[in-house]
Amino acid sequence: MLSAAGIAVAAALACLFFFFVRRGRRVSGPEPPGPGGYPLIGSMFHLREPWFHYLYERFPNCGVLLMHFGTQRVYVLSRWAEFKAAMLDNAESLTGRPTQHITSVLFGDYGGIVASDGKIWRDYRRFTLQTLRDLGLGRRGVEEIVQEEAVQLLAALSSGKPVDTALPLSTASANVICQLVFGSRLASEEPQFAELLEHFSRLTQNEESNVHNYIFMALDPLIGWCSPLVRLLSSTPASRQVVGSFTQLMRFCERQRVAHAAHMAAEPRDFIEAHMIRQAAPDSGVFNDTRLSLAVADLFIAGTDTTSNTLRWALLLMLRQPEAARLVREEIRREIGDHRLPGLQDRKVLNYTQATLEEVHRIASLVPLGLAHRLLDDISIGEYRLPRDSLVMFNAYAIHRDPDLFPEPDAFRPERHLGLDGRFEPCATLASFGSGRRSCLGEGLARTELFVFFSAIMQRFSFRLESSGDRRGLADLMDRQANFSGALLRSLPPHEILFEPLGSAC
Ligand code: HEM
Repeated sequence: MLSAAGIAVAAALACLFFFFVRRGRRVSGPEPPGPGGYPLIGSMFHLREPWFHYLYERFPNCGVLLMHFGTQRVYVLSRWAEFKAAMLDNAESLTGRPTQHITSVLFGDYGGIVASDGKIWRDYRRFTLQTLRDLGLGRRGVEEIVQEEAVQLLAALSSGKPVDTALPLSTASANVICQLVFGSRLASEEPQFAELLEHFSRLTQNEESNVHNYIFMALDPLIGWCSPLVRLLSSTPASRQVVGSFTQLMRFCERQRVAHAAHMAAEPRDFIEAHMIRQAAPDSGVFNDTRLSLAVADLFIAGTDTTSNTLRWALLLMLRQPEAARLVREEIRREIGDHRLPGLQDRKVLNYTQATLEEVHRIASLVPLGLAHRLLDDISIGEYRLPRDSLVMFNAYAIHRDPDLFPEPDAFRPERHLGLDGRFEPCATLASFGSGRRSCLGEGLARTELFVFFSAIMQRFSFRLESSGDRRGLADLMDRQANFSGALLRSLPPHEILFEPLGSAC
């Protein structure tokens, strides 16, 4: 006679078997090419790091690739046509994200903006966009905040000593978000914030964080129903750091929420107050304290190191491309002079400067594989059928190096983004911010910061790379393995720059 425990184990094994069989089954019709993989384990051992680069080199001209994270199918869109066919022509089906049982098990709720989907994501995305607009996004309010930060940033860079740009640039972009979310410049004023900045960069720039993400994407559908297993998995070395960093950030947000509750105004002055007012309304729906912290954490993680690392790319690219740098400075001096800081109204006249930033986005391809989407329905891309619940990623790095879209793709050429009349023409095939319903929520803010910070630095300084202790040269910093790691962002290795004032300042 089988014992009850034996029956339970047999039933669990049968479930697992059918789960694997169902997930691993072939779909009808042709399958896209891909690196292959082992049953159950998937493609991990068939991929060479960094994946975006390996897939780009190994499968040129393939618009759709198939790999597996465990038993999870993962389609990678590597050409603009296929990327557009998915994100725009099948926009609604692409609004899912990989399941996130870990968030629920560890923090007591699903939520936030980046990792949620369905009603929570829809309500939070709408609320966040509306609140940021009410607080001045896209209007003068945010421009003033960004210009105030630009003044502080210029002061931090002009010490006369070589500066590791990572900290001042991420402090500046974190302060912009702090002003919108907390109503103050906490990144400079709160002593603990430097530690938080380290946690942000750990989450986006360490390979271990990405390994953790992939492991959870592979196993979450399988073990999500079993919270002890999720806890066990989250205590592995790769996960401990990620979970630890995220927990610190959540605690900081929670303390801010409590502090705000004591001094609420009738009209919301920042994101936290707007959220608390929304929460107190009779139809509070999905809005609660945990989700507030998750949403705030998302804004910081998504909005700090992305912007600051794009600026770090921009500065090194200016050192590598002295002629482009000369033209940017000449344009700024001609159109604005040096008596005031550049502002958003100057976008009308700083065409070459804007084209330069567009080319920086293309070359940097900062988030090379974007974020994973989960398919809510079966869809077709060309001859391929992509089944529901598969994951879809896009290879921005490969899209940006397609020679049909960008002849001589490795060359840095701002002129690609200028019309015949010399006006800036935004690149219609830029994948840096994603596309469709889940495209970057902060693109407008990021572009405002990048324009104001970059043009202010170019207006005020000439700069050069300081040879640091390990004497990294420019080519080493930009081309070698370090920024081709397996991390979420293509951030640059540490380096120092010496900024020297250019002529008179206001
Ligand atoms: C140069 C700077 C930035 C880059 C390159 C960038 C890039 C991206 C990318 C590639 C995605 C994923 C799109 C997808 O899933 O298909 C994304 C999503 C997101 N970004 Fe950004 N981002 C930047 C700045 C910002 C800023 C400043 C904020 C904050 C205000 C922000 C907030 C978000 C949020 C909340 C999402 C998730 C949107 C959703 O899932 O609905 N980002 N970003």
